Amino acid sequence: MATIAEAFAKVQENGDKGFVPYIMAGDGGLETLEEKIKFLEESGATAIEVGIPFSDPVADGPIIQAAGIRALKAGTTLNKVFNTIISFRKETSIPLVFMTYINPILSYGVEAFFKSCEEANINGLIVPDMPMEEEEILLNAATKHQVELIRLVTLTSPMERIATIANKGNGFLYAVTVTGITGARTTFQEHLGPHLLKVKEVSPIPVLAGFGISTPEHVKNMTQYCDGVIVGSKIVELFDKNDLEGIKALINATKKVAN
Ligand SMILES: O=P(O)(O)OC[C@@H](O)[C@@H](O)c1c[nH]c2ccccc12
Repeated sequence: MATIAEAFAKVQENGDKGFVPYIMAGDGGLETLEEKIKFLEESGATAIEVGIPFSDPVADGPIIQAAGIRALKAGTTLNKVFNTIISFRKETSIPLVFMTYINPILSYGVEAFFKSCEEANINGLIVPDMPMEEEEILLNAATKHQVELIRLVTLTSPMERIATIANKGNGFLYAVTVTGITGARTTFQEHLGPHLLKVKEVSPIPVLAGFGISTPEHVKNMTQYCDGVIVGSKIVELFDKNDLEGIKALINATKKVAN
């Protein structure tokens, strides 16, 4: 199974950019998780961000929130997500990154959570409501069970803080491209390109842009300034409509040969 660093090294070797799709675990029923992950791996994704449904998802936009509600209604629990992934994980090699709020981790138990992550070969973790100053709660157990903490930086973070966060050096750096919640946008701020280049300058790890990216053109524009993209709402929507070609077109926009 590849680590996040190995997956990005391969992307760079090929002259491509990284593509990290977000999916909501349990949307469409947990029995669809295996085929979604295998499809994304075969289609050339670099890593997959797997969302854990939660009742109070403060940073999620409407599409991801709706997916979370569908997943919860289908009876998805963190424990079932772990068991489902463990059942097929050996047939895949793509890195998996969990995206969850801090509450589900605390109620599962921090040590138990990371132990289960190790059993399921979860490579990384994004906790959007966890400020850098508080992450000590997770850090020891994460390190012990080889789960990399993926950190977010925003457009409004001072560059000094971005540098500090980037130099904690785990997996990749998630550069949020808009102010506000997740979800498709039609335009981005003009200074986004230069901002991403500055973030790249201070970051020893790959910088991925995420939030609002929803077309192959967005992907191509954005990857001029960074090492890859994260696409959430659009992927959730395309899976919901079973538009697999649409998903492939987004991923292909990060490939050198297709451009
Ligand atoms: O949906 P978008 O705009 O493509 O953005 C990615 C995002 O959905 C995904 O990374 C994510 C889902 N929930 C989050 C909460 C916080 C930060 C990031 C996320």
